[in-house]
Amino acid sequence: MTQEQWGQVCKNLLGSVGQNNFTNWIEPIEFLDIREGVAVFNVPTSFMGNYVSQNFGDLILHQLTRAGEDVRRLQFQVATNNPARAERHQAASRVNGADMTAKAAPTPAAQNELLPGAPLDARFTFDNFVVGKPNELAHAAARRVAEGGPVTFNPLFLYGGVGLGKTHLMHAIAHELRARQPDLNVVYLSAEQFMYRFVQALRDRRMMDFKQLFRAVDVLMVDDVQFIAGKDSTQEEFFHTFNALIDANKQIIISADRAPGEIKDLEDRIKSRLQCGLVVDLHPTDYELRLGILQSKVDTFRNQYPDLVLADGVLEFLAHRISTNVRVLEGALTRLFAFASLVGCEITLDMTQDCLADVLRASERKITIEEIQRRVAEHYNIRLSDLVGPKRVRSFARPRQVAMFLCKQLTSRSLPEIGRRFGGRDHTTVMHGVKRIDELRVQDGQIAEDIEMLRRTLEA
Ligand SMILES: Nc1ncnc2c1ncn2[C@@H]1O[C@H](COP(=O)(O)OP(=O)(O)OP(=O)(O)O)[C@@H](O)[C@H]1O
Repeated sequence: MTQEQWGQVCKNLLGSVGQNNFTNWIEPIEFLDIREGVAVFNVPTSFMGNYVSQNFGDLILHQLTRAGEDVRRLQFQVATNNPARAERHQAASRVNGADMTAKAAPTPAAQNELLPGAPLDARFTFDNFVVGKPNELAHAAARRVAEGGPVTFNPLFLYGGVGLGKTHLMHAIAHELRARQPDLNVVYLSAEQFMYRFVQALRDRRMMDFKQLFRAVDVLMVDDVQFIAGKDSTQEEFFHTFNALIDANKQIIISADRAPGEIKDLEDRIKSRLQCGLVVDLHPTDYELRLGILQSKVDTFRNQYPDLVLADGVLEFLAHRISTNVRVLEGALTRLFAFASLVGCEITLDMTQDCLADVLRASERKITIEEIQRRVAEHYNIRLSDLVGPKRVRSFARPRQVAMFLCKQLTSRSLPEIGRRFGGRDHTTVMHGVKRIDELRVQDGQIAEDIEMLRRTLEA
């Protein structure tokens, strides 16, 4: 394959991975040759080789095969020093439009190993983010931060359960900032990558470079920060980086799977610093949001599969039955479309049930005690700790009984187990609470209405 033909393959790759990934990861690799079914590339560092191989390997292989090459494997070898390559790698180190290596001026060796940010997913934009009640606050806060301007919420802390759109929103902020202010040095990475780089810097005795690199950013985004819980020295370094950036009035955006105060094994001083900006959560999706997401996905699939027929009621069925997380929902739809186009059939309700039998089984709704407690506390506007705590004032005791009642009705947990989860109460207390609410339901219209509404949202 000639360099020209490789250039054509690159054009196709650009279409699949998006401009950002392309600039950061594909452009810096140098195509050398195809020898006996192995495509060989020069890469500036082994880290980059591993990353490209893991994340884009299949795509590259696919595109090479499409171009008519007989390739079975890719091989990435670290290039020996040459100025052209060094230049390419400089380009790779330019994250989101800003040249971090130049700003921080670390040693050449540091440039090789400390690639500052992880690539952004081109699909995770604000345009592709469907807004509904459960995520409207998080979306609005993300939008505000993405508009740039004076730093208002610092840090912005986004949290929520698995697959609810935290990473999507963070990438959307980064895309938007980059589009609005190309010179801004925006760095997005996971807490795990932060730790990885920290450990590597320690091992290579390059802590000064590490500190300089991280203190030279304008906007730092750290995803899944709960990962550093229990990792003492990483926490310590994170704390220093965090403080230095906040003091310099630089924007920080953090995500986690739970609220700062609820992350176990995270130092108190970090918890309290994480809470000093704006903390917003992404609630579990409701039916309407899931339907909206499915509809927007179908719109994008339409370009790919223009002839596919989708029967009425399929999306509603999926939105109703798959309520675990958006990732599973999207995966289900992708599978449906792929299957229907391969087999050449319409997407009907029967076909959906067959094709997704395993996903539907796994998504069977299991309401948990924690979910009930959280919803009830929200509904009555009291803290979760008061709902399960010892205080017996009516404003806590009644919601507590409502929650116990719903636990009994909607889960298969025993009375002693429910008692344990309500601050270690005895099963007779639970029994009394359940009985009391059963009586009140008949006498008190408001309680009956509360229960009905809570049950509906929990079962949605
Ligand atoms: N409101 C939404 N609109 C459109 N797509 C969404 C929405 N919420 C989530 N998604 C999609 O669902 C998938 C999972 O989202 P994402 O990776 O952002 O979740 P997460 O909260 O970061 O999960 P995790 O805790 O596993 O890291 C992504 O493909 C994302 O685009």
